[in-house]
Amino acid sequence: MTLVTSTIGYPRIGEKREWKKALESHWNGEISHTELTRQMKQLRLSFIKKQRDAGIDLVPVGDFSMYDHVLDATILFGLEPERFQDIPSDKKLFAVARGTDKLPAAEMTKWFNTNYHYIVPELTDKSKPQLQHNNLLEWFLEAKEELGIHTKPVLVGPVTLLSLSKGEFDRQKLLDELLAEYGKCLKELTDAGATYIQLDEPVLALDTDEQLMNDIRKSYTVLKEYAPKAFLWLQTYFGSVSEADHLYQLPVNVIGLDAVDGEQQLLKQLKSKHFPDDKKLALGIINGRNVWKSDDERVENIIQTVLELVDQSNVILQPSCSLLHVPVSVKNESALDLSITDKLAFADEKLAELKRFALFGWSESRVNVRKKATAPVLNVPDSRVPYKERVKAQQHFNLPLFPVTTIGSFPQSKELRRKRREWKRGYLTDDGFRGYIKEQIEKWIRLQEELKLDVLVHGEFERNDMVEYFGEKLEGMAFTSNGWVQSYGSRCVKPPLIHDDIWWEEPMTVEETVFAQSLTDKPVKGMLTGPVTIAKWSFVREDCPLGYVFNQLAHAIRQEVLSLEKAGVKMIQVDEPAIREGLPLKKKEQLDYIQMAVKAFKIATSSVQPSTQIHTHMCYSSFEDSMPMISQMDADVISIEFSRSHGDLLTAFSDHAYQKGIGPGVYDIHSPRIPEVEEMTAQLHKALSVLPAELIWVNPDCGLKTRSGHEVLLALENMVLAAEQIRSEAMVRNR
Ligand code: MET
Ligand SMILES: [Zn+2]
Repeated sequence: MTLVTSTIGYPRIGEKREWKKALESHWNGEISHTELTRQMKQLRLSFIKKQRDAGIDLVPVGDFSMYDHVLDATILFGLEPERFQDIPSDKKLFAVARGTDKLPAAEMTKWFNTNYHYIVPELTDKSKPQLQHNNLLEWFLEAKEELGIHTKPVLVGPVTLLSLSKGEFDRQKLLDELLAEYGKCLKELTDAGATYIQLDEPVLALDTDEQLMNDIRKSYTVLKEYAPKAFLWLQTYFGSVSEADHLYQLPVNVIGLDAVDGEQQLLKQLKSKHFPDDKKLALGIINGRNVWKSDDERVENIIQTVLELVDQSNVILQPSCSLLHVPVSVKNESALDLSITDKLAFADEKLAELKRFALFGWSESRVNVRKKATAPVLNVPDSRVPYKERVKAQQHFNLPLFPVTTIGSFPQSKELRRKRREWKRGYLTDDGFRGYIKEQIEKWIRLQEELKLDVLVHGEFERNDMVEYFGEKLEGMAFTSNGWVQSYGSRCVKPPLIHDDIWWEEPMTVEETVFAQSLTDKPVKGMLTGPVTIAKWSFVREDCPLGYVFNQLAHAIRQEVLSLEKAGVKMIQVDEPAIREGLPLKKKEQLDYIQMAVKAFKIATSSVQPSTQIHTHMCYSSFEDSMPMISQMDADVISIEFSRSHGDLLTAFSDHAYQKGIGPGVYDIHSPRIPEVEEMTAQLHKALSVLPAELIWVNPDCGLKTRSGHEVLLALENMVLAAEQIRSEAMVRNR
């Protein structure tokens, strides 16, 4: 017996990142738009064919994009920001996504809790949806004509599109207008022979309120009227739907639900309320966002349970979400240890798994259930003596009011990157590379002293990336050669794999830090990446709870913290830039996460003496809602992105009366512009309006590795001037 199989989306970057290369050579002017279009079409068709060859019954079109599928939908309905409306249609997509010499690009942001970034639609009261050239129709016909494959058109759903938009607009009015245009689009598709049409509504995995459910109800009722022949497929992912049974009454033919993230909730719902006999259930059974083979036992159990509740002819098997979030194929990982590749399933391997599960006969081929991890149960301190006592014990630093420091990294010059490449390829010896790094450290320690910074850093020159560096040194983590995943536009990232128990083997940062400290009397901060950030920016194992992974990493970082302390390093910064982005989408799941994350940070940092100062750093998110978590982490000092994020953080400081050292970033490091002294004193005045002077540190928003040496020196010079000015103002006040 066989179940029908489907995919929600497939990676667009290609096995060898052909997609990225095509785009970038077009942007560089090496290939024309016509040539780009030709190459894109080839890729698009090859992905459809590959999926069909793998035995997938319902293969999507519309998941492929030249940039971002949310932007595609925005443009399909003529909703790009007004400033782009006169740009010719063949240039529009990239103009909105990347900006032009005159027009700033549209904003982008993370797609739910993934690391994929979409272009944020900007709507106003003047926005008027109007169906443009129907690409979706073109792709549907193209697949039929060129490959003889009847595909399933896929589009971001109307409610999700509006919910992800920013700007002031009349939501109900716009929804009504948008539905009419969606209706036209769907009708053109069914007129051309399309049957299933998938509309993605991942907003349903967030905390949903009545308004949102009403919008969903209205949308799908109306869409069915506009396009009566369409087999509507309402697709959700990234978690359970709080009231799945509300969807049962909609006039849709398929409901696609995530059976990985939110598995328990889904099974409970299916047991408590009969799934309608006139609909199909697309069961997202294989994890579309992680890289491991499925646990056969788990998948089989779910399928079995579901088949007891839903008629077999109504069950479709698919991944839990688009495969966009995983690399393409394990086939290209010959450098990895077999014991690791054995456990991996990227997009192509997931297609094969899907087919295998759909064919029933199962159990013979059961994949060995991997060994389960045990969380270390070592009894280690996870809290320190009270902050007040630590402050006393830390007087030895003799810091001035408003101490000035940086976040850790200094510019990574072309020469540095070249040396690192040569070293990795074996053209430069270990000693040669180490010697070069030491020269850089020495140079920048001198520069920091000349600039009169109060707390120095070694500069992180030895690190290419703040997670990779530690991942390479810790046991239990591995790196792929081709495991690329799209992050935004043509930019791809290659997250490490946490494939086994994590162990600290030997000091990872002591040599560089101690060397830097030996060159100066000022304190040098040791720099580590925190456990939560390492986990969040990697693919984590699935055969144990996330909390175990956090704990194992925390123990490893703890050992590094202790080695630094033992070697005489008295200030240690444990960066957690990703801590906020790991927060679950649903409120009720957030508390658990916060507890886990805080605990991991505390395990990593609480074993030191009261006289050792623990710093942390956060960026990349807005932290208005995170003050309680930040205080629980109990770091002596936090540096936090502030200059880009607006007044709200101020309210958060004052509401929570933050009572430990804090350095709200005084300038944005993403821009090459040199900040004026006045801008930075203004930032400091803002901070002073809600925080006592004794707590405030002066630092940039984030690390400086992407800036040029020249920019950094000028910016820091001004930053020190700003601090001096604020200090003298404080002295006048105290007189
Ligand atoms: N210490 C790191 C740096 O300065 C922190 C970066 S946060 C993304 O680069
Ligand atoms: Zn940062």
